[in-house]
Amino acid sequence: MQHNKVLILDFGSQYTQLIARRVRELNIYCEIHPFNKIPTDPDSFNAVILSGSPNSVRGEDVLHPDLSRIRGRKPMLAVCYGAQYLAHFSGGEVAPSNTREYGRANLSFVKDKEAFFSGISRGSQVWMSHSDTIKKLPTNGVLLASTHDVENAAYKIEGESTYAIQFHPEVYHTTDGKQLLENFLVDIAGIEQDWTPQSFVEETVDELKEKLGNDRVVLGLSGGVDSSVAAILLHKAIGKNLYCIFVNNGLLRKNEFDSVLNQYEGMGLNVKGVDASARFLDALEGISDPELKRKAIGRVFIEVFDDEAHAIENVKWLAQGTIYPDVIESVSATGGPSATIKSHHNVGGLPDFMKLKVVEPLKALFKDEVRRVGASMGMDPNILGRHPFPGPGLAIRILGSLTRENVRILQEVDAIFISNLKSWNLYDKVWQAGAILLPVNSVGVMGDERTYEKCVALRAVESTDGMTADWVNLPYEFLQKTSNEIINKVKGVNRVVYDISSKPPATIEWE
Ligand SMILES: Nc1ncnc2c1ncn2[C@@H]1O[C@H](COP(=O)(O)OP(=O)(O)OP(=O)(O)O)[C@@H](O)[C@H]1O
Ligand SMILES: O=c1[nH]c(=O)c2[nH+]cn([C@@H]3O[C@H](COP(=O)(O)O)[C@@H](O)[C@H]3O)c2[nH]1
Ligand SMILES: NC(=O)CC[C@H](N)C(=O)O
Ligand SMILES: [Mg+2]
Repeated sequence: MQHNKVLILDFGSQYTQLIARRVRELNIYCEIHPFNKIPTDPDSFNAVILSGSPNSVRGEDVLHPDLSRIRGRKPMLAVCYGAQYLAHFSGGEVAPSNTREYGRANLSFVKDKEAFFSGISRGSQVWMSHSDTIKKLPTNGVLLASTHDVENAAYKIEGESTYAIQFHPEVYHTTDGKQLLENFLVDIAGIEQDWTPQSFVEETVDELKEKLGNDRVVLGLSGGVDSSVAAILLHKAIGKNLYCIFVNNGLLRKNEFDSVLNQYEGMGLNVKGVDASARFLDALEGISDPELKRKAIGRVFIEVFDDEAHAIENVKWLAQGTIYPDVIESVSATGGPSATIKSHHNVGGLPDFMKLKVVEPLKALFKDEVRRVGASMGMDPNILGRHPFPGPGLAIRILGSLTRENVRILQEVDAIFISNLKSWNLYDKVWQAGAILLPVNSVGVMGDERTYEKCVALRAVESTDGMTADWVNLPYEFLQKTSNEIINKVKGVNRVVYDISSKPPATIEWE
């Protein structure tokens, strides 16, 4: 089935992916493409959204999309930089704002009887994030809305289905943002809301069949949600040609290697457990820099996969459960100008020597979307409900250089924390939780004796997609009991603290 498709042109905004989320929440399929790689066939999409950008239309680094085949022919919504771009280069004027405008604003004027603003009235809260401002509308521009500080907060172009807004409809704090997108996509562009988890499964399986044919595929299976859902999708498409490899990198949770292998029994998948812990731990010896650790782990993962791939005759593809946020935070999603935060172990391509092509069926989905896709295939809620766990595992939760002893200590601490969350019925209320071993010794007193031992931090966050997160207000009694149990049972730890930082400005993992 051919879906309606929305094209999102990325100019490097941190929010581009959020636009995609919002569109998909409306059950409309969309794809993000770099601003300078517009698909050549305009009939392959039904509407276009231009994202914001860190760049300025007035600067030397102005980003110029070639809109000649689209403008006036496809419904277009230009956000922030996009709105400034259309103004600046089509007869309007953009200038620096007197004051930078970030955050909350309210619409002080909304033009009557405009389909674009249907259901949205004066006073509605919008979120701004810009330092340039549109001084004069472009040729044929019609003012649609203003805020107290920004006169040209929204406009359309007479005679075209082109709309532009200075504020960000995609962020949570623009209260009617979703309504606005719906007005544009459904009422103005006439797009059907037919993109659902079921349709994603059907289409992805068809695409995978076509792409992979009779080829053999090796998949990195981690026990986590993403790779498990990817495995089931691939299994539906190519059955016995799928070879799953679960690597023990020595950095898993306590007993996780065995329990994950057990969990996959009975699912019809062909899973091989590979114990490579010594290789990983040796490679990490003496490394304390977070990025170097991640790079070392990524390298060993590749070596192990390469070895395993050689053991399967004629294998052509490596499949991974990579999802969208992995990509966004490692490298800019589209090769655009957004910043690298952390190098996720599974992103960045394969070295030439591997000769395997990569297939990542979930690369465009957010975590909650992956869970819905898994549920629509009838997967076990216990797998789908698992907290995310990073591929580099406990290595990025042991600050500084790690030793086998430190890994063991953290495994014990983590096991107590997680099992208590489960027994207190808190596990499903928390998006992700874990413990961090700090490179700090402090003085304590146990049984009248002085101790000088390690400190662990507990972290539990709520989130929907890992892109932003807040710490969870766990009950004091729970923290009290857990802290006590950790210090009493885990030799080498005499202090427990609770991490109360949100993301941003912190991140979920400490490294
Ligand atoms: N121990 C492992 N063995 C094999 N492959 C792995 C392992 N750890 C990670 N991977 C690969 O790296 C990908 C990314 O890991 P990541 O932790 O982001 O996802 P996940 O483990 O599938 O899901 P979750 O985020 O829920 O933990 C996995 O989907 C998988 O393909
Ligand atoms: O597979 C992964 N490989 C990695 O290298 C990696 N680093 C972070 N994470 C997970 O991503 C989410 C966001 O983490 P941060 O806020 O720490 O960036 C959280 O869920 C993290 O656990 C990783 N997952
Ligand atoms: N969020 C944006 O798109 C900002 C656009 C432009 N860089 C400005 O500061 O005005
Ligand atoms: Mg994982």
